[in-house]
Amino acid sequence: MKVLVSLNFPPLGIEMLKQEGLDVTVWKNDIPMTREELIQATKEHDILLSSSIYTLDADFLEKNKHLKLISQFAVGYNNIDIEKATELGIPVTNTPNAMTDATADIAFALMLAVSRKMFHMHKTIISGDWGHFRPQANLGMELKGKTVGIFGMGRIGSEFARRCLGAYNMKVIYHNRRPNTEMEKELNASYVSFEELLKESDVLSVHAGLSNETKGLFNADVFSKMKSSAIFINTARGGLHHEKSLIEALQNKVIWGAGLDVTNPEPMNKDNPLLNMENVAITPHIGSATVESRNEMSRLVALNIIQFSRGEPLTNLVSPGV
Ligand SMILES: NC(=O)c1ccc[n+]([C@@H]2O[C@H](COP(=O)([O-])OP(=O)(O)OC[C@H]3O[C@@H](n4cnc5c(N)ncnc54)[C@H](O)[C@@H]3O)[C@@H](O)[C@H]2O)c1
Ligand SMILES: O=C(O)[C@H](O)CO
Repeated sequence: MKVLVSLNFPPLGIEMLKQEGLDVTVWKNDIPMTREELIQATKEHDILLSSSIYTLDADFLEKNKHLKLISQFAVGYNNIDIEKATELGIPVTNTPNAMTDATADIAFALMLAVSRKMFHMHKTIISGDWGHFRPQANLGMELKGKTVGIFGMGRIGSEFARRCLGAYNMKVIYHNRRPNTEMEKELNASYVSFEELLKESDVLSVHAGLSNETKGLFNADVFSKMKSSAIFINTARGGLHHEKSLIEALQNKVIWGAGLDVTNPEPMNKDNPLLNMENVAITPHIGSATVESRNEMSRLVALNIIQFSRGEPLTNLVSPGV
């Protein structure tokens, strides 16, 4: 079987595929393929090792309906039209757990950075303005004992909540599709309604995947129900928050600050007002960017392909209808 590795992925998984005797083509460029390049290259392969930066919509899948498997190098797969893939009989797999710690760390780092205006202070120093000790300037807020609200208490949400409890003894509340009794026991976390999550959270961190249900969920109405002292953190997908509403909520002090590892679009326009706000910290979708995480993603993405080529059950199948 011929496998197209569509980005310059870490070698571990690519070696696994070669050792398995699969015919592997690697896109060795750090700049992704254009859509047309991806469509054309995929035509000559049976399996696509894909990434969340590529849009595998109905049109792409129709043009490549011969595909036997899409093995996605990510836990999120909102870039793939799963319904269409299922209709065409193309199984899709992902790489859960590989980046749970790394992404929870980024959410935690953003929370801390926002609470102490760290990115802004860094920019101020670089601009040559060290300033002097001013008793009433640059004041942040402390996190100890505050309430953290988790939207999406899955793998990453739980790991982030563990950090909040362990480091700052924060009270954990959460809203999820269904109660997570394990986390309730371990973290003394309380399941609350979405409205209560908005009302009670000092820090609200988003960890649910992007879907029709969650797209644009964090809009002006939602921000207006949060505390004016609240920090909003999103490390899930930029599409979960409505960007204009977030900008206005921050400008009008409807909420206090925001930390984002994901934006909509990515990359952001460099004139985006969020980039010049004091109480905002932004990183360019680096949740999974650690050596450990990327190696494990590489191993898993290859394992999914190897399981498929051997005719074994797919541990990480996300299109169960196939
Ligand atoms: N920034 C990054 O680099 C990065 C890295 C990894 C994952 N992510 C994102 O994080 C997301 C979560 O990853 P995970 O491994 O924790 O997934 P997960 O499936 O373990 O957790 C997601 C949780 O959200 C809940 N959820 C989904 N839709 C909901 C809704 N409408 N209302 C309430 N709860 C809802 C689910 O029940 C689940 O508990 C991924 O889908 C991906 O988009 C981002
Ligand atoms: O979903 C994921 O795993 C990350 O966002 C990387 O795409």
